[in-house]
Amino acid sequence: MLPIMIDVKDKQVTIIGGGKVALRKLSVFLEQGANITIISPEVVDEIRALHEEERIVWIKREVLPDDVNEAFIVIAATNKRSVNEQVKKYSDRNQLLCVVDDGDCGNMQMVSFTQKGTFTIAVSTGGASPFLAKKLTSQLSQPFDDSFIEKLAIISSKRKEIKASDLPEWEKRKLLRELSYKLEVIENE
Ligand SMILES: C[C@@]1(CC(=O)O)C2=NC(=C\c3[nH]c(c(CCC(=O)O)c3CC(=O)O)Cc3[nH]c(c(CC(=O)O)c3CCC(=O)O)/C=C3\N/C(=C\2)[C@@H](CCC(=O)O)[C@]3(C)CC(=O)O)/[C@H]1CCC(=O)O
Ligand SMILES: NC(=O)c1ccc[n+]([C@@H]2O[C@H](COP(=O)([O-])OP(=O)(O)OC[C@H]3O[C@@H](n4cnc5c(N)ncnc54)[C@H](O)[C@@H]3O)[C@@H](O)[C@H]2O)c1
Repeated sequence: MLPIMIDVKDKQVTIIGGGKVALRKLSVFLEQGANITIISPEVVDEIRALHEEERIVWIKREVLPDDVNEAFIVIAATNKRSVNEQVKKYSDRNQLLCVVDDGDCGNMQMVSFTQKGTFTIAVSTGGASPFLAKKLTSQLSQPFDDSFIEKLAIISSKRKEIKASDLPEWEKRKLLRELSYKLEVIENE
C-alpha cells in the first residue's frame, strides 16, 4: 500500500459501527475537518455526545446498501465479520475502504502518526502489529521538539522566497538543496 498525505477537510467519511474502534478512527477524521456520519444501532457515550453537539451525524440503525454511496472514505468498524464483509460489497472499488477487523480486506489502512505544523511522522506495520506501530511513532517523535517545528516553518518561508525569486533555475535548485542542511544556521540566527 502507498503512504500518502490526503486532505480530508469537508470530505464525507462514513463509519459503520459505533464502538471503541469507530470512536478512535472518528477522532482522527474529526480533527482533520471531515464530515462524519456514523451508522450503528448502538454507540459509545462519546459518539452520542458528539452527535448531540451536532459535530457528527449518527444514523441509529443497521447499515443498508446505499449508506456508503456518497462517502469519500468508508470504514467498516462493526464487531461482526459478515457485516464488515457486506460493507465491502456496498462500497465502490473507487472509494477508500478501511476494514478494521481485516486490514487486507479493504484498500486503505490507518497509520499511527504524530503531526505538528507541517511535520508528520507516520508508522505502518501493515497489520503485523498496530501496537508496535504506536510505540515506534512515539519513540521516533522524541528528537523533534517545538524548536525543530519552528525551524521548519522558517525553512518553509525561505523556500517560498527562493521559488518566487528571479534567480536562474540552477541556482534556485542549489539554494533549495542547501536549505535542508541549514537547521543549525537557523538555530543561531
Ligand atoms: C495504528 C492504528 C491507527 C488507528 O487506529 O487510527 C491502528 N491500530 C491502532 C491501535 C491498535 N489496534 C489494535 C490494538 C491492540 C493491540 C494489538 O493487537 O496490537 C491497538 C493498540 C491500542 O489500541 O493501543 C488491534 C487491532 N488492529 C487491527 C486489528 C485487526 C486485525 O489485524 O486483524 C486488531 C486486532 C483486533 C482483535 O483484538 O481481534 C487492524 C488494524 N489496525 C490498524 C491501525 C491497521 C494496521 C496498522 C499497522 O499495522 O500499522 C489495521 C490493519 C486496519 C485499520 O484499522 O486501519 C492504531 C494506533 C493509533 C496510535 O498511534 O495511537
Ligand atoms: N482496527 C483496529 O484498530 C482494531 C482495534 C481493536 C479491535 N478491532 C476489531 O474491530 C472490531 C470492532 O471493535 P469495537 O471494540 O469497536 O467493537 P464494539 O463491540 O465496541 O462495537 C461494535 C459496533 O458495531 C455496531 N454494529 C453491529 N452490527 C452492526 C450493523 N449491522 N450495522 C451497523 N453497526 C453495527 C454495534 O452497534 C457497535 O456499535 C472488533 O471486531 C475487533 O476485531 C480493530
